[in-house]
Amino acid sequence: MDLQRVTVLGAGSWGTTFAKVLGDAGRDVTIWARRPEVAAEIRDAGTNGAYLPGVALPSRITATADPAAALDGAEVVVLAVPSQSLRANLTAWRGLLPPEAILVSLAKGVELGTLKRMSEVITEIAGVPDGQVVVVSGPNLAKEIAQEQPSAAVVACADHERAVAVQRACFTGYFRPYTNTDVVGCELGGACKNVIALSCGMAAGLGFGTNTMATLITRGLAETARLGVKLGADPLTFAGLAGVGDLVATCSSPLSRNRTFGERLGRGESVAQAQESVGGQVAEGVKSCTSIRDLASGLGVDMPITDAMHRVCHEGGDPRRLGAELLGRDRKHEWS
Ligand SMILES: NC(=O)c1ccc[n+]([C@@H]2O[C@H](COP(=O)([O-])OP(=O)(O)OC[C@H]3O[C@@H](n4cnc5c(N)ncnc54)[C@H](O)[C@@H]3O)[C@@H](O)[C@H]2O)c1
Ligand SMILES: O=P(O)(O)OC[C@H](O)CO
Repeated sequence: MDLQRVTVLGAGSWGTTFAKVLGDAGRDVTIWARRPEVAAEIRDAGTNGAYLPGVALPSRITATADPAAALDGAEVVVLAVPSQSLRANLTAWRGLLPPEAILVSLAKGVELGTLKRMSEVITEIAGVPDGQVVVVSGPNLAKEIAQEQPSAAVVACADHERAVAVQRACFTGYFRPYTNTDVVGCELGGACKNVIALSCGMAAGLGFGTNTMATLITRGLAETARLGVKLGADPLTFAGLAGVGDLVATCSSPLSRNRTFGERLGRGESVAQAQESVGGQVAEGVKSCTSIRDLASGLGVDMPITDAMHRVCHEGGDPRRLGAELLGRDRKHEWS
């Protein structure tokens, strides 16, 4: 399967960066941008200054604000909009999707209300089988990849051949994709790490150091894996790029919007003030802490860090009390 014509729906940080990766891998890419002026800038100047200042996009990339024009003839459709708007966006685009196109999800979140993973939303709205949906996840901070700093990712699909085809389509000298068939594990790893990154940022904002950070990362991974295994994920996925890889990158990097958001809360800012720190961009963990908490509690899975993030982001919880609350829980075995 040689995939040449790719459409990327969403011209934010990661959509534009992944389009660059695809262009550098020799694909013909059309980006759909919500704002016509962003589409015009990408098309005419080869830049997207609002999201990726100073980055030159490959000449194989074009852009439009018209979804029908963007989707015409696409063999691969990459969905690069925020998790909580994916359903509404995809519903609007449903009739325009080429029936055979592989649908690739870049979004890292769990839908509020339905508690569905992004690939579940896509199969439901687009009416396609599981094997037509691919998830790309991993330690992929957009700005670093746009600068062509080396990194790797996972391309997960129930249909191994389609995963291989997408892997080939986005394989460049600076971006190394691996295949996997564990879609559940890859998606949960990506969604949950945003919530754990909020907690690491919060700890940094409170002035805590490396031991606290490592504790949150490790116990965050433990609660993510507990949820994943309950939902049928392969435990090994959490030791891979879409698990610990993405978790460490997001929890450690000042480029992460989720970590930055948490740090501002830790310094005593309100949720509204912290939102300003990420501008118009999305810190997915702020909403996903609620949907993941609801998903876990429905399954009887204990996720104390996620619970705590929900309390701070949505119930007026005080970050300064979190350490005592988390450490003061009942004593237990490390793996129970
Ligand atoms: N930025 C990264 O480093 C990175 C890396 C890996 C994965 N992701 C994930 O990819 C997804 C997209 O992230 P991003 O960084 O491109 O986000 P972003 O906020 O930079 O851009 C989102 C894009 O979606 C568009 N959009 C369309 N409908 C929208 C709506 N109703 N509300 C808001 N925006 C709408 C926006 O115009 C914008 O072009 C997220 O789930 C994120 O977690 C991001
Ligand atoms: O900026 P964040 O916090 O959305 O994180 C970006 C990516 O998901 C890291 O892989």
